[in-house]
Amino acid sequence: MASQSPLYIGFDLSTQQLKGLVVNSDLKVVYIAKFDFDADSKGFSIKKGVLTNEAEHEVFAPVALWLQALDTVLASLREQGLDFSRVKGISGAGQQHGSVYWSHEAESLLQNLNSEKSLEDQLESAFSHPYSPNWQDSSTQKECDEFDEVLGGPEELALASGSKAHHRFTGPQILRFTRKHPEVYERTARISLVSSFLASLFLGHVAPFDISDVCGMNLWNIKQGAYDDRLLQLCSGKFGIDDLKKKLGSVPEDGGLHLGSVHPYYIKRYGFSADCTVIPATGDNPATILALPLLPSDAMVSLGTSTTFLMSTPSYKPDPATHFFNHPTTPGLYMFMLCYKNGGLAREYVRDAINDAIQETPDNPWAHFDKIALETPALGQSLATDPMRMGLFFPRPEIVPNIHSGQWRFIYDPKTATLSESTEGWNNPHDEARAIIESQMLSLRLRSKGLTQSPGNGLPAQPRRVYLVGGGSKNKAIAKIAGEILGGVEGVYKLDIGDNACALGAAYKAVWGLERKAGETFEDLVGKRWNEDEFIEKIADGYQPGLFEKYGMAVEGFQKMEDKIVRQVHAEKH
Ligand SMILES: Nc1ncnc2c1ncn2[C@@H]1O[C@H](COP(=O)(O)OP(=O)(O)O)[C@@H](O)[C@H]1O
Ligand SMILES: O=C(CO)[C@@H](O)[C@H](O)COP(=O)(O)O
Repeated sequence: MASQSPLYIGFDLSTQQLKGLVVNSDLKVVYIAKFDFDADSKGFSIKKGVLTNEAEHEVFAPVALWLQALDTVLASLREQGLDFSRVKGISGAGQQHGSVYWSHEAESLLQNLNSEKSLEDQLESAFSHPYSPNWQDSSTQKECDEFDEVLGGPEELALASGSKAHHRFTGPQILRFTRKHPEVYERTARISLVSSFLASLFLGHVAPFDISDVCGMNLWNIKQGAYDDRLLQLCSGKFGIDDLKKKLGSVPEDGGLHLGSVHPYYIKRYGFSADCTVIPATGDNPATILALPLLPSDAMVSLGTSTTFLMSTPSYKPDPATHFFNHPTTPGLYMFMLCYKNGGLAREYVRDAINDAIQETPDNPWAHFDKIALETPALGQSLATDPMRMGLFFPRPEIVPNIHSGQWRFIYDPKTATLSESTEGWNNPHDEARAIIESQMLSLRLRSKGLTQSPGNGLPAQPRRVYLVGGGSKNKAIAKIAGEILGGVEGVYKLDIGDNACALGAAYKAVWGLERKAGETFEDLVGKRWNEDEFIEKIADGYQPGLFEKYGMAVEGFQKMEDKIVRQVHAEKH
């Protein structure tokens, strides 16, 4: 009976909101609910979902905020008419690297959840620490230096764990925690990632880490498929490795594992069925690559708070400049990622400066930004003989490259390969609309060129398709410029569900976990049910001969510019 056909929920607990998205077995979206942390929460003095301690470069989020969000999203789905008894599987996606510190009371509080009370009202003492360090945190330089050294250098750490040490990665964050809050660390029974925290709430006990998201900790040895004891030893500080192993718990290999049934709290409060199964929640970026049957020749660009560039690949080629993770569902595949802290918020700064200069914020606050970005010639060159204008726009300290916040503007002459720092010819803030998009896309092209191949017919190496997801994927001006720079022989696409790709990927993971036949891969199952005409839309051209090659020359200037800025910044420090 159609009314009894199964449904699956995917949650996306990202930086600025929690989303819940419900799909049926045909992968069609039937309900969506959203809780925007800044706009919808009560009692938290957060901005863009987080709190900051500038003095120590700390960025963190109150865990109770997420509890409030979860009950509200479930209530909203119920109000929309969702019959929770049809929901057969739940999975989720969490902003990556964030850690949640559970107290010794947590297991008992989770097991005994009372459906008469909200999660927020009854889980306060389940946490030894009320905050979760956020991926935008950059307080751990000292700890990163130690992680980079412990195996012999950043290359060795990248080879073992998929990434060199990064401020936001959970291992360096935990090490700093043992030093800054030693007594709280001692009172901590378990540590979750945001993804496993989400699964824990549904299970009613602390869930294991997910096989992909665990790679965002600098603790997991990807080729060995196990924690690396040398990294755990360092991370545990003065408290010892055995204690840390207990806090972290085991990591099941199967991304579709049945972790258990949903806790009675959800059955009584929302009407879930007792046979609804919880599937491991993964990171928001790994979940994003599950939103469609992604081919190794495709690229995804997630334009969320962070900008991330994602590919699914069978080759493991770790490098200190990039990230490799286990694929969330398919052993033998990896996820390649680049992650920029200065993504959506940096573009918003330029947008707001333009609206301020024009003294008008239209109903669509991006309208002026988009129009100006499209009217500005590529690289600011009115004539082919003009120098190229390019810059870096980092209102926050950046990950790629690892430098402090700042703005730098350059002009580059590709004929002579000369570069000079100059604001000459720049009309700010207007010229920055195109320049910031170009800057972000040139950086992606520079760093992903080793993974792209020629599509044949003598064409230059580039992706087959570029898929845009995340909040910024609504923006056609960004899509057009992305296609000009990144190429994509078949073009630039967005998912029909727009900025909900990550929750969608989580929901598809639940479908696969529950409906797969023995040995059926995620790609097989989703590939068979995928309805290309309905689920994606081409929004811009990709490869454009001439323009692609022009941007190829700009990439060379961009690399020189970045090297110069990094050298300058390092010289200032010493
Ligand atoms: N029309 C638009 N054009 C460009 N950017 C947009 C547009 N709409 C939303 N955004 C950006 O999307 C970002 C939020 O993206 P989203 O993927 O929902 O966030 P999260 O990081 O919480 O997953 C905002 O910071 C905003 O800058
Ligand atoms: O740190 C990373 C990835 O390494 C970020 O991508 C976070 O996972 C947060 O993502 P969004 O909230 O921007 O989706």
